[in-house]
Amino acid sequence: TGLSRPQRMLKAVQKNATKGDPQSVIAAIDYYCRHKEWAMNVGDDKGPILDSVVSEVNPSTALELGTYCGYSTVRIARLLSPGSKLITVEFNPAYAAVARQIIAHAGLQNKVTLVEGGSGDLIPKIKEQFGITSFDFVFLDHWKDRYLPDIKLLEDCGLLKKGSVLLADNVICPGTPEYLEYVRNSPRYKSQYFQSYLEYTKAEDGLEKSVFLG
Ligand SMILES: O=C(NCCO)c1cc(-c2ccc(F)cc2)cc(O)c1O
Ligand SMILES: [Mg+2]
Repeated sequence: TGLSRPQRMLKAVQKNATKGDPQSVIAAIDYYCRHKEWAMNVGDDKGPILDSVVSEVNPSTALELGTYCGYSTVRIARLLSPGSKLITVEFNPAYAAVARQIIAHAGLQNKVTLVEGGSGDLIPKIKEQFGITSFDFVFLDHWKDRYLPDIKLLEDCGLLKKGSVLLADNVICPGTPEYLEYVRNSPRYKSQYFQSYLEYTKAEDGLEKSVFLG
């Protein structure tokens, strides 16, 4: 059956994007996924909302759950100040292998640590393994039924502090109903919905920004 969809996306990046130029990597992926074959990147409708939240937070420590091919990893890492770190977690080794190469093509490998494994297993180990006390910013884009258990885990592991910002993809499509109900009704979060579109389509989707109140 030849190359996988992520591998075909990687080839498009290697062919069309300039090494060390994150914007050209983003543009190459968006062009490929809009005109050749769809893929589940946060994309160029929701991407600018992600950019604006990352720029506003300007995190020293950031966590991404669900790397996939590294598109949002590149979007986030390109905006980080010198010395800031992004940890990105991916369960699927085939996705992780492609993501490493796309992140490297963008020249952002020194700002990004890609960890392979399940978020539920890795989150409790982050403090000891990376010497991180808390995250300023968390982007949730992995299995939709893991959003809620994983933020509860982040809370319990003391990895969130007053002002930590969570940004969740796909809260409408595919949807994360339990997560939304929790962050919108918990006194520990201040939540805000940013309406947009499912990547490369006209279907509704959006991002939910939730500030941890401590
Ligand atoms: O599952 C997802 N992510 C975790 C992967 O390890 C995911 C799925 C979709 C999507 C898929 C199929 C469809 F029909 C509609 C949406 C979109 C996304 O942005 C996503 O992040
Ligand atoms: Mg997504």
